[in-house]
Amino acid sequence: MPTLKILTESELRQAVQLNADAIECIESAFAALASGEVVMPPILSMAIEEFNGEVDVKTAYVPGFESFAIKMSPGFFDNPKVGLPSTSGLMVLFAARTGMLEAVLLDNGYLTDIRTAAAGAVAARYLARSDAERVCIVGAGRQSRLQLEALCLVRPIQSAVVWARNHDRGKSAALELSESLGVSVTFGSDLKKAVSSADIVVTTTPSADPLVMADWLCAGQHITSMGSDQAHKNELDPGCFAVVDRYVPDRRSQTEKLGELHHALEAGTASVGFNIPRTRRHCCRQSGESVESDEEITLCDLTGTGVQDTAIATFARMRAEAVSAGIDIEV
Ligand SMILES: NC(=O)C1=CN([C@@H]2O[C@H](COP(=O)(O)OP(=O)(O)OC[C@H]3O[C@@H](n4cnc5c(N)ncnc54)[C@H](OP(=O)(O)O)[C@@H]3O)[C@@H](O)[C@H]2O)C=CC1
Ligand SMILES: O=C([O-])C1=[NH+]CCC1
Repeated sequence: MPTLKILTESELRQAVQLNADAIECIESAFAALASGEVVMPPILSMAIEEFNGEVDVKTAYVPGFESFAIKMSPGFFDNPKVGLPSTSGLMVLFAARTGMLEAVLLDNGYLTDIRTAAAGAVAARYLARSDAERVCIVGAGRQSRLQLEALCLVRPIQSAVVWARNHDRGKSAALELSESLGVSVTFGSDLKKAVSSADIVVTTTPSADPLVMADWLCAGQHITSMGSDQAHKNELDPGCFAVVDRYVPDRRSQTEKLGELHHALEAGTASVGFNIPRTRRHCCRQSGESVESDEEITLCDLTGTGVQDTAIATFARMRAEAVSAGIDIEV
């Protein structure tokens, strides 16, 4: 009889944390996707507008991996008003060779949170200046906290400003992060000032209206936009595309429809087939997506990929099995 492994959120939290190992796992997922060999269908997404909700189903098969994940990931952004987190869900692992069900990861969105923050760290590792130390975080929810924590793992972060439309929540996030990360984190009500003084800007909201304006951006900045992962979400003024020197999508076919690129295409600040020249200001290394000039403005558009979900789910299962976590049932 086939055996099914069941892992709970607390077991998965013990198995996987936001650290160098998780970042390496997600960096490998980016590399696998870039190899062109990953099978990753478009995201299946269902909007439940009445309740400010969406459900995203993501998956990918990675050659060489014994298993693939299918993730069911709700995002209901009014949930915090009733004391629930915005994102939740689970991941399921299947055998790549036979398609047989192997494991159910009842993570309540935890693994998505970690893999998304790790993706922000990978973006900064390759696209932010090596001496980047000042951060602006736009938003004060779950990802705002994790994105800053992730940046601290890859850059010598000294200070951060959290901007939030709700000042009390922004102040709480800043206080919490100051205490947990040991860097100076303050709340800033002036977003223009916070963006203009930062080396790295991360946008982490489901806003449908641009929050960051093109004329606030400065030479040498890196921007990661990770909140806008649906067609209606839009955190950056589409004019930003006219000033950035390097644009990196997590998957272009997704960002064209769901990310910031989508809005730039509609506004005409980017065109179909658009490619920011690698040498707009200075010559950048051909082999990788790393930044070589301290003057470049770089933009990473993260919409979240199924390959990241397969990577983090297989990693979590492997870590959990190493300590005999979870229960096995015959099915
Ligand atoms: N790219 C990817 O791979 C992933 C993307 N996401 C996306 O990231 C975003 C944030 O997720 P998460 O942190 O879990 O969500 P949370 O609900 O925990 O936090 C959202 C934050 O955004 C703020 N916000 C909401 N609407 C607006 C608005 N119109 N203008 C300004 N601020 C706003 C909220 O403020 P307030 O408290 O006032 O409501 C809150 O501070 C979502 O869009 C989600 O879909 C999430 C996971 C993966
Ligand atoms: O899978 C995902 O990336 C998300 N699901 C809900 C919000 C974001």
